[in-house]
Amino acid sequence: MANAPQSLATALAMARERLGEAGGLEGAPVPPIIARSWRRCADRGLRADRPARQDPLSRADLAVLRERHHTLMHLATPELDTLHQAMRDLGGMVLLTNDRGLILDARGDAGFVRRARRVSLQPGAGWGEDDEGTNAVGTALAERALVQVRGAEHYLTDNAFLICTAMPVMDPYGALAGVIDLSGDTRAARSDSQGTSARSLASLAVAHLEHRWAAQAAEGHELVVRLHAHPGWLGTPQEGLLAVDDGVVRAANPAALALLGLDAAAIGRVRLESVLDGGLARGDRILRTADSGRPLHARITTPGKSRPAIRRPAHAKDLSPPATAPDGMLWDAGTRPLLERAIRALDASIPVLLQGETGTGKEVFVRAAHAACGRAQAPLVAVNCAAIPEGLLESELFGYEDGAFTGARRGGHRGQIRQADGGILFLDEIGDMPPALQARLLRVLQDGEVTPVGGRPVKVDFLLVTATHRDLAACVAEGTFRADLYYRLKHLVVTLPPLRERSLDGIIDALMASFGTAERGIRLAPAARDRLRRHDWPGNLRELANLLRTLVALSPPGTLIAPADLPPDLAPAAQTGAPAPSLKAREDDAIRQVLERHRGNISAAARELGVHRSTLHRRMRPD
Ligand SMILES: Nc1ncnc2c1ncn2[C@@H]1O[C@H](COP(=O)(O)OP(=O)(O)OP(=O)(O)O)[C@@H](O)[C@H]1O
Repeated sequence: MANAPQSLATALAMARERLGEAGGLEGAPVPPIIARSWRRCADRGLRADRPARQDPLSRADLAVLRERHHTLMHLATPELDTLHQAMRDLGGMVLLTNDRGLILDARGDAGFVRRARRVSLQPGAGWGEDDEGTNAVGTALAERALVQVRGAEHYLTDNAFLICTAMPVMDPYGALAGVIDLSGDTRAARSDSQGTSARSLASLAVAHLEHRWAAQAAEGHELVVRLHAHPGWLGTPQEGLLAVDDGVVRAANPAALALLGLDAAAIGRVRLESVLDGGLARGDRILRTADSGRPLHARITTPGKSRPAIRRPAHAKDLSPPATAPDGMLWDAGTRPLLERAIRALDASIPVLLQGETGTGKEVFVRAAHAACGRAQAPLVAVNCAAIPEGLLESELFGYEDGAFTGARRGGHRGQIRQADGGILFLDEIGDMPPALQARLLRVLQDGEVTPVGGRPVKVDFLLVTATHRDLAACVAEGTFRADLYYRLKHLVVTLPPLRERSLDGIIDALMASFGTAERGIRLAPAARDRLRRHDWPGNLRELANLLRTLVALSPPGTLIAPADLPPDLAPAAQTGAPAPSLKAREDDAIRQVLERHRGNISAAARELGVHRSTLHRRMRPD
């Protein structure tokens, strides 16, 4: 006798066959969101019997992809860690994908992870609807909503053993960033309540992540506005959070947009006072939504002014992504093969020595190589040898026992070498390591054990990656660096080229794109590009990335960045005939265009430009 799930599966399969017929899905047990997805798949000509198997990205490509989505991956770590544990207990797994459904990370119950691989539910595989038909990831992206897809609701028959729940993640600028998905086996999902829990878990996790992202984005803005219908929820991840400059909403979590009835396109355009009545003075107060007068509790702070400067100790150059890490192209034809070689070396436990001028991306390189190598799940511990005084560096690296010296921390300190056990120890600026410590490090490498100050030797197993901007061979010749240590470090030497030796155009375009220029219609005038080309970039990628990031952040939507916008200390402007138009002239031009588009409607034009009506009136008066 067919049991209930089988008969449901049969009913679903029959319903899907009727897709092509008029009113084909009427009366079928198919939720509307699934029915819409089936139609999209059928319209694309996707066949249900197509194998779900696909070729995932190579390890190097996956590393590039992960680098590109660095911010998302970094911010999602707490949620992935928590959901990982939950899903392991439930016999399933948690996935993080990018905005196209490419899986960046997948973890959970080992048995299920293996079964999932058979249908390529694994890092580097694409689970958009185009790739895999109706599935939680792809359908959540298409519908921009929480989606659960159970068993035979999957379009491809191969995937019918899955039950998956996915929730899209929005970044604080209103763009779709990716998806968190919880997947399991229908046979293991014991009751309906498991599906309900998965929905709650996924939406809660995403709310936390989006809130954290918005809070990070809000740093340094003039005002941070926290909103909720109930005062007790202010300060929790469920609150709405907006960053405001010059009265315009610059960043917001989806919870804030929902409370104010705004859509994502409002970010960067809408003035908060046009949607929320009651003023934006600091403090706690009740404000009302402009459309319905609904009361909202608000907490308004001015972090941009009052926030104390956050100082990190000089040596705490942590390898978590610099908030500045660009999300775009990281590897081109010049550097990509270097990365691939380094990954292969790490997988073969061969030490890597990175050389390159400051800002060429040595640290970013190490992070990417670690993420793609077999030790990705093991720690990557970074120590900057130039930033720590000699006395401290010794105990920092090698650790010490309780009471080893006056002022030693209670309970001792394991030391970074032991922290890296099983993983990678990244010693940056190794050329600056004092001779006495070079000797101790050499001993650790020879003996495979480390002796903490005042303690006994402990076995360690780590892989050493080093970097320096110095010419180590020359340091050896001068006698400032030990030759025997040098030969232990230089198994694979990777030299990252300075920017002036790389082809700039592709790098500029990729960096600009990673800063969101396409979405905001910001372009670089050919003359400005020309000046960038002629600069010789002593600060390398760091200097270029910082410059472009600042330019893009300061440009209103639709800007054509001109040579006059570039810092005066860059290469001088080419001698062309006509002088570049001034910033004001270009702004006037932009204002004129927007006004024309809105047929002179000042309110509409002011909204699009993100300025107050009075500003626009003022700008329209003759000088
Ligand atoms: N592959 C890359 N693609 C795009 N931007 C990059 C890349 N590598 C580095 N950058 C940019 O340059 C900045 C500096 O990179 P990183 O800190 O890795 O350089 P470094 O060589 O370690 O510098 P230093 O020797 O001064 O410590 C990064 O924060 C990032 O903005």
